[in-house]
Amino acid sequence: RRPKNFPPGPPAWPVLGNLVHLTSEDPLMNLEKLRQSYGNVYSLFLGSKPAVVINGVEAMKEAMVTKAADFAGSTVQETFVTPPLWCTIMADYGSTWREHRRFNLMTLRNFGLGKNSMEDRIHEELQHTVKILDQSAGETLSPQVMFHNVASNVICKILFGTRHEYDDESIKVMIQCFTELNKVANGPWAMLYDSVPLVRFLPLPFRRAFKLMETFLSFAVSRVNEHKESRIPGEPRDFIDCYLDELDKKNDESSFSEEQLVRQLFDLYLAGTDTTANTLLTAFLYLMNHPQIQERCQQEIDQVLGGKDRVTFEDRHNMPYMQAVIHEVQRVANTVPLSAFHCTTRDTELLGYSIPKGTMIIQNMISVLKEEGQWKFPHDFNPENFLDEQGEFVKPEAFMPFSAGSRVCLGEGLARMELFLITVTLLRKYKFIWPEDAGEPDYTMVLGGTSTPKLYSMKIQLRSTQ
Ligand code: HEM
Repeated sequence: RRPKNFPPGPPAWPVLGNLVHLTSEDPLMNLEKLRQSYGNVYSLFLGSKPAVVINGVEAMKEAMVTKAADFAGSTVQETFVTPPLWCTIMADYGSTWREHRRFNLMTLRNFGLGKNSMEDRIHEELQHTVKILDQSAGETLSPQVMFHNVASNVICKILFGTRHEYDDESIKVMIQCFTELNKVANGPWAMLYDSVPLVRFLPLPFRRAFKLMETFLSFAVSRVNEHKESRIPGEPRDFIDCYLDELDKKNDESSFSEEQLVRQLFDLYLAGTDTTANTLLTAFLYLMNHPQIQERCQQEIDQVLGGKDRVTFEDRHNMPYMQAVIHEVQRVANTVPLSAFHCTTRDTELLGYSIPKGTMIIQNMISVLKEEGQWKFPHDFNPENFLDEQGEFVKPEAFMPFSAGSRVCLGEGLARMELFLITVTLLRKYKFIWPEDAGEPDYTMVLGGTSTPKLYSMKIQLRSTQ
């Protein structure tokens, strides 16, 4: 039964509620059909749990920005609570989340300054990528593993102070672990586990998520133990050292602990790898199939960088077209399609509807990223969506792939820097060609916590200007 003045929605089935709407072949299409029937704020039942789905920029801004504190709670997804840990992405809106969010942001920011800056780290990693691409010049390559390695190494350097060769088996296992976990999250089995407690003891595929988490846990714990042996207090080399320094200062009220450290490592690694990698994969899928857009990027890059050794993040201010292309890629990629599930922290209202405390909140990101009336070309891949009449870069308010408000993506700054430096460096040096025998490109995404382009190959050619 829907409470009084609760957002409307479809009738719910016994036991399963409206789970079928979210676990079908095309859940995003289902959510869109429900939006057309019930409006921008509607409700579903996941099992017996009520959830409110938010669509469109108006409702999203009211919930995530204007009433941020009311909507910033988290429905700890129980699939991920059960052994061994749960993490900040799902952490509730309280002092532990607040203290750790502040610490994580400050630590990421500190690594962005000074000699060993974030920009240097990304460029260091790019040297390895370029080596792989140089070896493949004139040939065809499958970029999935490569882009995951790039993103994983950037975040590994920050967290653990190490990078891994692209054929390193231990890191392949880790990347596989995160890619799979991201598919399990928001997937049918995780939802069934969360919504229907009766099934939890059955040997169903959600058990795989526990195994994957244990794999990461033992990896992270052994990194923390190595750091405890080799660190010099007060001279942090990476995130783990910074956290251990913080633990040394710990007082009774502090929420910092070794268990929390492992949770933070999980969060940052999970959230920082698959998202960036899949956005890069989407970028090159579109660029290969829109060669005129790829060429226009390359003209701008050549003109702005001239004989300069390497691109800097500051250069983006002189590259409106490149900026527009990267933002357009993020818009169509819809990389985190349902954001992270939130819940209301108190009884509140949204667009006139009453929403009680503890209600699950689902942000339907595509409803904003492709909202009619917000974009010049909502349903096409067209960088003009981010350019004004003078060809200057503009960012419409409906561009919110990182969500918005107090829980906005913590890695947005890092992700934006990675996307820009990696795309520009690679486009400057190579031409990326859709292989002749590859058939028509398939732009449909494989859904999960992150959405992924289907596997594809790319032909690499050194550009004649290089
Ligand atoms: C293109 C890349 C990325 C996209 C599209 C993306 C998107 C998102 C989204 C939609 C959320 C949920 C916000 C909410 O709860 O409403 C999120 C949360 C988060 N992201 Fe990202 N992200 C990206 C890259 C990264 C990177 C590189 C990091 C690592 C530093 C990161 C770390 C996090 C963390 C820790 C959270 C949880 C924040 C919190 O609950 O306080 N993300 N991200």
